[in-house]
Amino acid sequence: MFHQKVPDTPVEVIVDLLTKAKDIAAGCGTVPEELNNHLQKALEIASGLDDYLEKMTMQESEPLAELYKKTISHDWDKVFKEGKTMLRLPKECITGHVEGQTLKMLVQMSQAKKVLEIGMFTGYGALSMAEGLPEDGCLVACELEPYLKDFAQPIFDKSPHGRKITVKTGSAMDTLKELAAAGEQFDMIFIDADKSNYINYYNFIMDNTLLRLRGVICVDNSLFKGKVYLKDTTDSNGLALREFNQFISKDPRVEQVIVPLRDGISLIRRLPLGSLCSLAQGKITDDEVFQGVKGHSILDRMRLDGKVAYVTGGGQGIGRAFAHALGEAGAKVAVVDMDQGKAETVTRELLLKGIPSISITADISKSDDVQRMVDTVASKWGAIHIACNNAGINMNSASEDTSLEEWDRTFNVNLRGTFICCQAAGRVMLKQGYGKIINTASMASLIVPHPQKQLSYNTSKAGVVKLTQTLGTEWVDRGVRVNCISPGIVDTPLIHSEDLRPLVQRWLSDIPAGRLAQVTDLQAAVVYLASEASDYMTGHNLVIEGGQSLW
Ligand SMILES: C[S@@+](CC[C@H](N)C(=O)[O-])C[C@H]1O[C@@H](n2cnc3c(N)ncnc32)[C@H](O)[C@@H]1O
Repeated sequence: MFHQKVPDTPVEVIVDLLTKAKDIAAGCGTVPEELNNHLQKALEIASGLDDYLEKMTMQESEPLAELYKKTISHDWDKVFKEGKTMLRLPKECITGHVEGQTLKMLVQMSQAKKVLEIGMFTGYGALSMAEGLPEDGCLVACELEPYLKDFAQPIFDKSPHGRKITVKTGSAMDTLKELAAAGEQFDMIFIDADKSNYINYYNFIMDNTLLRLRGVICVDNSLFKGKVYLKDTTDSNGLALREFNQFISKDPRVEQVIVPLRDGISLIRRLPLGSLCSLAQGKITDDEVFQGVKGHSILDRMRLDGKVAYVTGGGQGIGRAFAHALGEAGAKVAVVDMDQGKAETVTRELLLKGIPSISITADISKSDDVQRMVDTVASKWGAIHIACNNAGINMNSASEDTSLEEWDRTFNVNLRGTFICCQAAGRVMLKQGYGKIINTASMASLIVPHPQKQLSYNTSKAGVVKLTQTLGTEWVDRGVRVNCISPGIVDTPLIHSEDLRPLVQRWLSDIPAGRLAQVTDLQAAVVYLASEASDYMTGHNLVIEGGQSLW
């Protein structure tokens, strides 16, 4: 499709100039055939680019297509003459399809949850970015013109993502000041308003920490039709962008690249802690608290990239949640369960999320099974860094009626089985000189949960704590930390059995937090204990019970 429009990007300027050159050449009989051919080819390459990018980029959503159509067909000159807008707004202001999808991808890839846009126009970029945000994400769009808010809102309202957008009308700088005063911080900021103010927006954002550490700033029009590098530029916006680019390229707080998409998009990333040493002057204490340990911030220190983990009882409940959490934090995860089907299902879930995973069927009360499990993981991935010994069983009976069979079965899995796992994984870890063992104990190791009767369970779990303390102190000087997690009453299908369901109300009155634990309440703890951030912790029983053991 051919639009008669003002050339607005370096490629459009090139197409315009080549078209003119070709026309001149055609009207001049002395131009060699070869030059005509080169001009033609150059024109085809340049003029085909934007169309090709359009076609090969994923389709825009219906609300975006509608917004684009409505913007392009609107008479912006008329509304300006009628005094409805303060500025004469060219329709070419709109970011459009390819840039919009690029912004959406950047939001997704940076996992941004809070986005700020400076210069919204009719909201095409805002809605594109909102589409890339998670359900609980939000986008604040600054726009000078109240007319544009009214223009965009009806289409935002048609999109399921429109509710994530809050438009703040008025001067963007005033809005930035308001956001900074409210302590707001953003993961991604898109600057696309008045060019002469780009540098002021940027400095305000950086000086007032509106951009979180490792957050990204995207800047539109950073090539400004090529004027940023053309020697004869006199255009004030071109000069403003040239000065802006120069400033950014020398700012030690960030790293940056200009992507030559449309009129150029600069991607500017606030550097991680470690690279700030050159800035640390004066009263700043330039130590690991400031820089992060080995340059890693606290959240990075909880990452498990490159680590190998297994989780027993990983086919359901707490174990499944542990497997997902360790995998999300970067570990490869072997899902171990007695039930092959359940282990395989969880493995499939992890693979779907891009987490390397295998399933292993094993009964942890059998030492041969446990040895096979450890050998399988070690031979598959060459190491075992994280052993999550979580499998356990619980049976209920009054103590005077507890059979030796029940006692033995419970102990065989909960304590003897956990010991077998600790020993087998521990031998590998001691050889490696590094390892993290995390056993699942229970709040029942501390208190006697009631009114249900569960002598064997309680005593076996108390044993798990002592096993953890003993190994945790015996092996720590050889790099192996052993800790355990004691969950309170966890809301799993087990609890909804006919026997236990009537007890839920009773339990709730014993829990200061006022609810049962969800398996997701335990996930951060396992990641912490598996990570280097907890290296000084060993033999510890980490109790997560909503305060129940304190009442
Ligand atoms: C290039 S357009 C933005 C395009 C938009 N990002 C999109 O996705 O289509 C620039 C916008 O910035 C707005 N603007 C200009 N100066 C401003 C200021 N000082 N404060 C807030 N907005 C401003 C203009 O009204 C205009 O709508």
